[in-house]
Amino acid sequence: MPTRTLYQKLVDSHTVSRLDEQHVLLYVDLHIMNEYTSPQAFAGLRAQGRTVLRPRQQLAVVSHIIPTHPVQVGQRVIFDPPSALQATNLKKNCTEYGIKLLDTNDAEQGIEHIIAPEHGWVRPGMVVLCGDSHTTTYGALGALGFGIGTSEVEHILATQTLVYRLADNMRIRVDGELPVGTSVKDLVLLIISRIGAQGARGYAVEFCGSTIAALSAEARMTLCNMAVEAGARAALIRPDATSFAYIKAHATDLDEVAYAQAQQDWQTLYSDEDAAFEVEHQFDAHEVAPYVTWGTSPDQAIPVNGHIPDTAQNDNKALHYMGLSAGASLLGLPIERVFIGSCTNGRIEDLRIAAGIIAGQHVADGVRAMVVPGSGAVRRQAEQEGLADIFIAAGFEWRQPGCSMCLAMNDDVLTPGERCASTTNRNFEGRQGREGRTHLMSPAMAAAAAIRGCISDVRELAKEQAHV
Ligand SMILES: CC(C)[C@H](C(=O)O)[C@@H](O)C(=O)O
Ligand code: SF4
Repeated sequence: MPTRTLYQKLVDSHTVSRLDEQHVLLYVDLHIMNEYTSPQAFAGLRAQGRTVLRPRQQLAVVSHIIPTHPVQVGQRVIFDPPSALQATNLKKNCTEYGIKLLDTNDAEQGIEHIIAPEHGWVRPGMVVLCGDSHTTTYGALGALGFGIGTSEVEHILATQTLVYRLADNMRIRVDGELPVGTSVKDLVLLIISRIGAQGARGYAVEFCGSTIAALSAEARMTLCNMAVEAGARAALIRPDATSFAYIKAHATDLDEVAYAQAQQDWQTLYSDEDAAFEVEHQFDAHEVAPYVTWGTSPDQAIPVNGHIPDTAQNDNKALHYMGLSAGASLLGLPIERVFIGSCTNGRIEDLRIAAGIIAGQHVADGVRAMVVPGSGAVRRQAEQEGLADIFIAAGFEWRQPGCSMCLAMNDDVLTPGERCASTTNRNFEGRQGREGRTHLMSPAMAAAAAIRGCISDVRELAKEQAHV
């Protein structure tokens, strides 16, 4: 057997047939759908007179267009007619084909990439696909996940397979301990700023090294989630004791025997020692500082105490859009909005970190800050732990789950010119609302910005709090 990377092992174990040098027919263990990218696929299926081959290997979630107003569970209403129609269509399609749906008023509703792992539906060694680019998240548990297009959704519904073009292999090694005040979000922003928004284009990226090994399963999800912002076609982390413990805690259907058996298989999921990677990068965790984006691409990021590089002049459009200039500092830049949430940073660990900074403080005057938990389960847990009370006492809006202002497909939208400290993953022009200005950062940094009313260094804030 030739030596193989983890990625190649996952592809090989799911290859139904080799189509040519570049393509395989790939078997799909789990296919996840949202209301936004699935309707045309069902329409296509019907037009062809086909049906869903494996309904039990499908999961559907209303995530993108749902309002997040703080109403009681069971009383959520989608007022916007086109959005309501998308949700109604999803329900109709799921009912007709017998597909599990987490609908508008389901207690487990939320963002697809938060829900699937938290219910133990994603496991090491699986292929999990979804019509959404952040499906790379699942690599955090040693599953091969990537986004697909609508015609591919249709193909999977009909055949449970995908015609798949193989990716090349990249390895990113990170060693050392993340400095106090920083998190994996800062690390991934640093990596993207160094290798570029196209730096991993065409590659399946495996993350390794002592920093990665020390990350929690949830932090690994943040990392793999954002790898797609460097163009990665997939992101992977070798499953280990941390991943196994996460699955055990979340997969309620696995009894001791099944778990022990599965674990034996999962332990074979790693890159062989001499496996070949076409490209390798190396980073030192000690270099990580709280990172903030200044521009309109996720790779336009700097340490919060740095300056916008002179080379930013080459992207005058971004500078103009953001109302900034080359050489300027971001520290002290006033913000009007704060958004804590998304499939990058809407998990319970993220909310714990933010609440830890916010406790006993208040949102600055003139700032509107909201927390949108990634799922119903995250929301419930945060309420049980008292985190919701901390946010509410500090003046945050405590919302219902969904994608929300990550992409502003509901009514959580920036008004033109508003500047937002956001824990999301994309800062494209208009992403959070027309002419809205997004600064990507960690949950800790967004919390600090909320308290100060401007972009602030959370490490300084922590020092001051310690002296009070
Ligand atoms: C709406 C969906 C297709 C899109 C994606 O693919 O990622 C969205 O989730 C995003 O984050 O931009
Ligand atoms: S939270 Fe944002 S990035 Fe994630 S799926 Fe929703 S819109 Fe896409």
